[in-house]
Amino acid sequence: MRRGLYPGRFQPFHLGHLQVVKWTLQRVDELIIVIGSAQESHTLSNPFTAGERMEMIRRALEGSNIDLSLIYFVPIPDILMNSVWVYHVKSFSPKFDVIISRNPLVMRLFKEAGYEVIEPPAYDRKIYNSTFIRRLIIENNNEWEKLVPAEVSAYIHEIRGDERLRSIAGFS
Ligand SMILES: Nc1ncnc2c1ncn2[C@@H]1O[C@H](COP(=O)(O)OP(=O)(O)OP(=O)(O)O)[C@@H](O)[C@H]1O
Ligand SMILES: NC(=O)c1ccc[n+]([C@@H]2O[C@H](COP(=O)(O)O)[C@@H](O)[C@H]2O)c1
Repeated sequence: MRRGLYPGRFQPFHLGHLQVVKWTLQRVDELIIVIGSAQESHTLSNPFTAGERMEMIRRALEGSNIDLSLIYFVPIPDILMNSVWVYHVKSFSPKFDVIISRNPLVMRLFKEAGYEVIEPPAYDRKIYNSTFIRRLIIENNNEWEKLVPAEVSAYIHEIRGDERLRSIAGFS
C-alpha cells in the first residue's frame, strides 16, 4: 500500500489542483492532502480558513466521483524553522511514502529527509494558479468561476468568500 502526501495552500482549490489529485491517484493507493499554512485566513494571499479549504476540496472531489475513503485531510500550521518542517508534518499526518509537489522548497526539504518526491505535470499554470484567481475575484471578474471546480465556485459564493476577498482588498 502506497500513500502519497500532497501539500498546498489551496487558496482556493482550482482545476489544476484537481488534475494533480487525479494524476496522483493513478500512482498511489491513498492520498493525504495537507492544507498548509492552516493558521492563515482573511488575508489577500490566504483568504480562506483551513476548514473552508477542506470543505471546498472535499466537495470538489466528491463532484468528480473521487472515492473519499482514499483521501485524508490534514491541516498543518506553518513553523519558523524550515529545517525541522518535515518532522512537523510527520507529527500531524498519517504515515506516507511519497510526496507530490512542484514547490521547490517543499521538494528540497523532503528529498533531504530521504523521501521520494514526484513532480506532477504543470496544468496551464498561467490560468490555473490561485494568485490569478484571487486577482480576478478582487476585480469582480466572473471568469474566475471557470478556473475552479463548479463545487468550489458554489461554495465560495455560499460563504460569501468573494465578498470577503474584495472587502479585505478595500473594494467594498
Ligand atoms: N496548474 C497546476 N498544475 C500543476 N501543479 C500545480 C498547479 N497549480 C498549483 N500546483 C501545485 O500544487 C501545489 C499547491 O499549490 P498552491 O496551493 O500553492 O497553488 P498555487 O496556484 O501555486 O497558489 P498561489 O498562487 O496562491 O501560490 C504546489 O506544489 C503547486 O506547484
Ligand atoms: N517552515 C514551514 O512551515 C514550511 C516550509 C515549507 C512549506 N510550508 C508550507 O507548505 C505548504 C506548501 O504549499 P504550496 O506549495 O502551496 O506553497 C504552504 O502552506 C507552506 O507554507 C511550510
